Amino acid sequence: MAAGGGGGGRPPGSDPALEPYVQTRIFKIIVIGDSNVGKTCLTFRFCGGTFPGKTEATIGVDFREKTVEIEGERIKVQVWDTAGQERFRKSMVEHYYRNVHAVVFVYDVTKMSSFTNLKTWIEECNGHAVSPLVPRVLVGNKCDLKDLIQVPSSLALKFADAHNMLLFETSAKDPQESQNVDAIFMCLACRLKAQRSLPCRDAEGWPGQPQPQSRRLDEASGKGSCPC
Ligand SMILES: Nc1nc2c(ncn2[C@@H]2O[C@H](COP(=O)(O)OP(=O)(O)OP(=O)(O)O)[C@@H](O)[C@H]2O)c(=O)[nH]1
Ligand SMILES: [Mg+2]
Repeated sequence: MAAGGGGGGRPPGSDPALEPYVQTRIFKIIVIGDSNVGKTCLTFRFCGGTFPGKTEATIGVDFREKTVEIEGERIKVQVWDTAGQERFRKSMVEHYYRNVHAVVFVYDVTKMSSFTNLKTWIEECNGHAVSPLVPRVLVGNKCDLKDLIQVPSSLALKFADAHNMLLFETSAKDPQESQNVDAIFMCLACRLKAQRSLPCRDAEGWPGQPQPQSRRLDEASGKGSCPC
């Protein structure tokens, strides 16, 4: 499995003559959470490979995308970087959740209120009839600020377990963490690909697959690798 920034080769063994007829699947992944937790920086890191020098509060939504290759299939990951500030998001909320394939909830490990507010974000998501089969993950960002951490990993893991989500603790800023940032989206893309390959689907077009147990990705459990 390899990630690419929009280019990349074709699946081994595929016929170049047929290439124009092979449709690239698009997975819509929304990134949700309080303002200032680093949603824009995380999506920038995944799609662009860098940490933006300066960001401004997102207004409405910013779209970013990256084409990745999973088991020989090219998949377009369409990332919706949403606004955390109520005044910049209220007219857009319906659009965020429409036909969403996966949800990334982000909090700032140095700000407890961004963690306690997660329940409101989850309620909003549930209130928009997002199927429980749509994969959701939890991301604690700004782990580079080690001396300022307010949200212990144990607390976050408990919350993730209670909500049947995987937990990723990352830093959009630290280049050494970039693989872990990639793992958030690659993990979701792998799960979506696996779900959607199954022949048996439920009424919403999603297979009736149970969600895996929550798990924290760190050195011990294979940081940066896809756990699916
Ligand atoms: N130290 C550190 N700072 C970060 C990190 N990620 C983001 N920041 C900083 O946090 C601030 C907010 O980042 P954004 O990505 O704009 O936050 P946002 O969640 O998109 O905010 P809204 O668009 O208002 O919802 C900026 O000053 C970033 O430089 C990180 O991993 N570590
Ligand atoms: Mg933003």
